[in-house]
Amino acid sequence: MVLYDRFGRPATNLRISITQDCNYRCFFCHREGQHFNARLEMTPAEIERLVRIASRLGIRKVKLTGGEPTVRDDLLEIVERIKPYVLDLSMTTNGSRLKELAKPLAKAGLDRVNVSLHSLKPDVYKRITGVDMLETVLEGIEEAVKYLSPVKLNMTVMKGVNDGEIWDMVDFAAKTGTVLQLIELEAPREMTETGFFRKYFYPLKPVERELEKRAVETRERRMHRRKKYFVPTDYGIAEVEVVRAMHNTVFCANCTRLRVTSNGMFKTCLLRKNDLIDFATAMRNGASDGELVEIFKKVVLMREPYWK
Ligand SMILES: Nc1nc2c(ncn2[C@@H]2O[C@H](COP(=O)(O)OP(=O)(O)OP(=O)(O)O)[C@@H](O)[C@H]2O)c(=O)[nH]1
Ligand code: SF4
Ligand code: SF4
Repeated sequence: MVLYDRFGRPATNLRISITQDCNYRCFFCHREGQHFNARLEMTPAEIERLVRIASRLGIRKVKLTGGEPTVRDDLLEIVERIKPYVLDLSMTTNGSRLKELAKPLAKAGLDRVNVSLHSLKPDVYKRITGVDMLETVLEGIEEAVKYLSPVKLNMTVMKGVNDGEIWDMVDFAAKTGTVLQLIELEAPREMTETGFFRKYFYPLKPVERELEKRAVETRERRMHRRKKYFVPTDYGIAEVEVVRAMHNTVFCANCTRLRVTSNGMFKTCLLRKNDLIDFATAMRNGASDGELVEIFKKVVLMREPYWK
């Protein structure tokens, strides 16, 4: 069984923020669209119940996000509890704890990982993230490649900050056997006129054109209809994906995602505000599985493409 929203989009993909906390201070952080203080995090048992119910309703893929998911001490327990319900279990992390966690995470049931890596230059990395941890993250990536597949590198491209490093990063992906995701800076509509956005927004369309020219093969993902390019480098073929959400109606028309905030509220879209539906409080107040199923169905019906 799969649930569809009013725009014919299946809801097969769940992103669960398991904490709002993070050990980094990236200056462009969008906090997964969670712009409020959420102290009461869901417990592993609550996350398991949520995923069990969602899996009965068609959710096949779950991504753990934050904040930074690895700051939670019970991360391995969370992974162990939810893997039995999903085909594809992944996590997005800043990579700071991957060196010690990659192997145990894989053993607990994590299939794959996305690691934020916005620069290969220590000073630029620090300028972006507020921390001096590039070496630790690179070691974490090396370890992750041994146990998890694929390992994706998330590079948010920003004008005047790291836009000169795109092709170095393509080489690095080929060299390390990782997949590079080039991500365009994102913001809700009302924020695109701010000085911040204008200063740092770097459009990826021209980069896509260049990738298209260099690629020996191009594919399209179902999710967001994202393009994937297979680009030859001195180190072999690099796999490069482009995440270009801004003003992209095709991206939103093919969005299969639902989000859950760290305190257990459903969120229908990354860029929307005021679209929260409380799930955790219902669980905590003794809601039956049937009642929780109804909440889930209501959330799916609320989904709407952001750019349309
Ligand atoms: N607008 C929008 N942006 C998204 C969405 N999903 C991911 N992004 C952007 O892509 C970045 C990287 O996302 P990840 O958490 O690594 O996950 P992903 O790449 O989308 O997922 P996989 O490729 O399946 O691993 C996020 O920080 C967002 O900026 C989405 O549904 N909507
Ligand atoms: S690592 Fe992620 S959650 Fe942490 S500050 Fe950076 S972008 Fe935000
Ligand atoms: S509808 Fe668009 S902006 Fe909203 S989460 Fe989906 S792809 Fe992102």
